[in-house]
Amino acid sequence: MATTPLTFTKAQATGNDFVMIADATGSQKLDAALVEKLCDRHMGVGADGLIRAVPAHQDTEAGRMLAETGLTSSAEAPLWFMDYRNADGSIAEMCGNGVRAFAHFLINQEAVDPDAESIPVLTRAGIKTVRQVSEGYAVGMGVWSFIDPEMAADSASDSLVQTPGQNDPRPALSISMGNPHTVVALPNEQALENLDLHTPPKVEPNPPQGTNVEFVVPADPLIENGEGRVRMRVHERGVGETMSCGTGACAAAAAVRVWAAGDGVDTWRVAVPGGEVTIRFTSREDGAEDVELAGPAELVYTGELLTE
Ligand SMILES: N[C@@H](CCC[C@H](N)C(=O)O)C(=O)O
Repeated sequence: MATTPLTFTKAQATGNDFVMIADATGSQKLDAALVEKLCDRHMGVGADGLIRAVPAHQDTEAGRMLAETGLTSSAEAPLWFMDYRNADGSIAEMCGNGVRAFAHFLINQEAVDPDAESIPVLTRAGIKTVRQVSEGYAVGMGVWSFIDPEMAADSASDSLVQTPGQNDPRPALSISMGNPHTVVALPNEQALENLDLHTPPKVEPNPPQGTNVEFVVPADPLIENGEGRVRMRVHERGVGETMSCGTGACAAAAAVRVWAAGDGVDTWRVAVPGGEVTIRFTSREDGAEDVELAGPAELVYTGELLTE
């Protein structure tokens, strides 16, 4: 049977890894089974997620979202859509590590001006703007919010997570970064290391859309040189345990900030198994807080897939 080679690039950002596919004409069909196969570490390339880069005017879903933003995309000046899929083939709204890898990929593909001050990226969670910085890329992630709109600004928890290996469920806080997160604090680093994340943690009440679950341990001291520090492990919706999660790190820093009433501390370093990312908060006049995520991104190799 004839095969059609499909060029891909493997990328990683603090160990969160992705299969990247450039689709300049919007002709690449992706279904959940193909994504799952490509992300399978034995049967395919292996990755936590797959990202298709397509100009917004070449894609029906992106075109609809574009109309809401008031921005334009054309052959001369394309606005690139990050079509993000989890390893199990499910669709996610946003990926913080992925969007840094995406910007790096677009520059490498000469799809955007490498000297541009910033690169706008259309995602299912709106437009994100990526800048090149000394540590790699910094992304304007927009504002964080409580998933439960009834939550007060100083609320400590809204759910319980049965932490694997611990007897009692622990209180958790659900935070949206465009995609859903449930953040749980653990008492010490040993408890973080002992976690068995081979199975998804149970969250009560069970979020109907699923959730990413972040386990965090504040550093001791929590604040050093004016910066907050936490360690984190994550069980990603649609994937399992990953070495990092950018949106998860933003949610974790926001939750720890709420718990520690650390409003004065705007910069947070989040250590994950695959490295470290930096989160910066900026207050808006209405009290909402914008989040910026900064960290590295790397293209590892390119290859050709032989799909039937
Ligand atoms: N690893 C990503 C998040 C990817 C999507 C997530 N699994 C979901 O389903 O929401 C990140 O770096 O943010």
